[in-house]
Amino acid sequence: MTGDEIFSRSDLVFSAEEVGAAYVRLAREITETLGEGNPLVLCVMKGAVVFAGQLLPLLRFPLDFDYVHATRYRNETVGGEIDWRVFPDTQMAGRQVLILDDILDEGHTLAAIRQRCLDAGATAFYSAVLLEKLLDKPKPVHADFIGLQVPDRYVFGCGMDVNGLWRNLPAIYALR
Ligand SMILES: O=P(O)(O)OC[C@H]1O[C@H](OP(=O)(O)OP(=O)(O)O)[C@H](O)[C@@H]1O
Ligand code: HPA
Repeated sequence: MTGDEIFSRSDLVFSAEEVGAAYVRLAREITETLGEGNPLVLCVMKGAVVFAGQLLPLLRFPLDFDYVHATRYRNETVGGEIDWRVFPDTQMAGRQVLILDDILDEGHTLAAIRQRCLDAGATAFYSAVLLEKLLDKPKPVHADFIGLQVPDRYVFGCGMDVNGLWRNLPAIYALR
């Protein structure tokens, strides 16, 4: 299927305005919890690039920024083993770490990143996700800050891809 065919067979789940309001609320909640802590903020590439780019300018407190590159879905719609591409060499010992990810789906990616950050000496681990997918099975990890909740459908836009495409859409769509 071409990108246009995929798009024409999808449903709008959250408009750009609804996503924008979620960024503002998340920034307020994160500031209340971490605003005094000089945290290390890590973007999970590639999917969280849009989320991080929109959220960071709304955080008006000092922070360090770096990124993790881990992928488990590659360009598929079903996850597999985690492929670690980059893990930051920024000092984590004694730091509060905040992970930014686009979606918490089955939770394996976030759980593995959490463990690696704690192993690297982070004193506290927080996570913010733009989306949490509602599944009828338990997850190995929870997110501290959640933008929006989506049903159990494959979603894309706002950084999330479908077959490698459409990360650039400003709203969130789901495959029909
Ligand atoms: O909760 P899980 O089931 O582990 O899935 C969530 C992860 O999957 C996606 O990454 P993906 O592997 O698609 O890589 P990408 O960010 O490069 O698209 C997403 O960005 C999360 O990191
Ligand atoms: O529903 C999804 N969409 C895009 N990327 C994802 N990674 C995990 N779940 C998803």
